Amino acid sequence: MEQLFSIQRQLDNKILEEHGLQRDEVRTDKLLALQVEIGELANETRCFKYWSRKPAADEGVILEEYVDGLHFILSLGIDGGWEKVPAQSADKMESLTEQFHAVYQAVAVFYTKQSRDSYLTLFQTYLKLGEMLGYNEQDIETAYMSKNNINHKRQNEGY
Ligand SMILES: O=c1ccn([C@H]2C[C@H](O)[C@@H](COP(=O)(O)O)O2)c(=O)[nH]1
Repeated sequence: MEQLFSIQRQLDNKILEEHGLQRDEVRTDKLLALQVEIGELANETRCFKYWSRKPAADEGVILEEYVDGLHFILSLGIDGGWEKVPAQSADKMESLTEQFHAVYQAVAVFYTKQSRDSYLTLFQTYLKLGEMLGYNEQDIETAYMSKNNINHKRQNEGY
């Protein structure tokens, strides 16, 4: 997981440079971007759609949404200088829906008080969500690398 921070830093720096921005001025946008990605992820799992019989999206689609959120979480860690994250994950809630609420709660706490502690809670709650979705660390790293390459390409193509 730790090497992902340096890979993320390279992508962030490229994006900032492309768009003529400084790391500090995009923090609040980045936090909103994370909230949006978490919503997109929840939407693909359909875990809260008690009114619908339609099944969840394919695993690959869900995993791609998951690693979009991970990009922003890694990036927030770089912003704060918290690039060493203990591997353990947070408590597991009793359902996916509850776990999504726990992640949103962790984002809200982090928004109000951006500290190493609140960052670790956010990171670990998000890792637990990944575990509950059925992904192991290898799945996540592979999917992260693949999306990271796409993000680089998009910047090169003037996204
Ligand atoms: O500073 C940034 C801004 C964006 N992204 C990545 C994270 C997501 O993978 C992707 C989101 O882009 P959309 O596909 O939602 O446009 O961009 C970063 O890694 N760092």
